[in-house]
Amino acid sequence: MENRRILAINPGSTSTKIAVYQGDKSVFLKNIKHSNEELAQFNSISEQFEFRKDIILKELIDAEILIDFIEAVVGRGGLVKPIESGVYLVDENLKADLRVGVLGEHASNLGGLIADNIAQSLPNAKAYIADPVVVDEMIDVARVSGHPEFERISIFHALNQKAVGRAFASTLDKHYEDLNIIVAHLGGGISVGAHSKGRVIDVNNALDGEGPFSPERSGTLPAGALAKLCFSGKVTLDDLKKMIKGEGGLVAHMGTNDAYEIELKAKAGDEKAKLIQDAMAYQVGKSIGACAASLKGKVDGIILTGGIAHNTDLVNYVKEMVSFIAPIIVYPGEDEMKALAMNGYMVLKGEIEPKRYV
Ligand SMILES: Nc1ncnc2c1ncn2[C@@H]1O[C@H](COP(=O)(O)OP(=O)(O)O)[C@@H](O)[C@H]1O
Ligand SMILES: CCCC(=O)OP(=O)(O)O
Repeated sequence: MENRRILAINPGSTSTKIAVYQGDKSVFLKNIKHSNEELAQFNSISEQFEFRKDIILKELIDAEILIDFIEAVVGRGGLVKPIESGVYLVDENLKADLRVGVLGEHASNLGGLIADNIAQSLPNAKAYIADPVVVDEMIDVARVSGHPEFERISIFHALNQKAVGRAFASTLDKHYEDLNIIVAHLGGGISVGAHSKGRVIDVNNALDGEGPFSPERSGTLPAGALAKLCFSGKVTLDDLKKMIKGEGGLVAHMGTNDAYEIELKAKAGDEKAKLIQDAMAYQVGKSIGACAASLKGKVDGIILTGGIAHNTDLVNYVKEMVSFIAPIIVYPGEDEMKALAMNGYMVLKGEIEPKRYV
């Protein structure tokens, strides 16, 4: 059983990550970063399909990884209809909705599609997605916004938020389902979720103008000023979409989606870089406070994770704001690759039955 091979594929907004596992052991891991200039040559996420797939195959060839024996290709799943947490077989229904991007455009729409394309070329492999970004466990009261025209929806880093939640629970010898935790995933997008006994009862829509701003997203904007801009004649709908996703946040303020570059600038005394980095941290801290209220103050731990959790200045800023709530645990980077691979491994071992997307 230990020889069974799994390929995990994770297209993010600023990176493509690949991992190969043999049983539960990682035998290859690669994180390919994409600058905003590099991605700007594509007009849509679907246009990035060949680019990202070719990068994955080239990396595997360069590393002399023989993919013929892979039995499960697990991709990070995208913006299909809201679904429950779990592993889903990539079938025609799922592919059709990944191509359309029912809830919008995001690199993760390519996860299942590239996984399927690669699996089809292999003698003995099937493709899956696991805990896609549309996992929806929000309580009803959290769905109501201030106008019936706008329902709040759950789009977030479900895979990593749940994976680090489980990892934290195991350090306490507890089950994830026994705890109340807050997870802030700080990546190309930022999501802050309130996990109540294993269910994410509230979380900001990390993709579409809610919550903290992030390396490439605006987060919540003042609605009145935004409405005024829409009708000013100065911008098109496409411009506005880009201001919210792709060219918002650090890209808008500082011209880069690389939070590490801003960290170095801030350390070197660049005052604007420091202000913008602090502002991002401040907004994360406020969202964590809001989640604490959602959990009625009963919080077992606050987890900071994602690439930006490597930044100790930003982490310390958040800690100063919210350490009065609960202990803070930092998991820099993410457990997504392992989580994808282990979901595939559990399917191969017959421990879980993949769900069908309806
Ligand atoms: N060691 C590090 N120190 C500071 N920032 C980092 C580090 N590694 C990655 N980052 C930042 O994290 C962000 C990407 O996070 P990641 O979780 O990999 O994003 P995604 O998967 O959404 O593309 C980038 O802005 C990057 O600059
Ligand atoms: C679509 C929500 C998840 C998200 O924002 O992922 P990235 O940080 O990889 O863009």
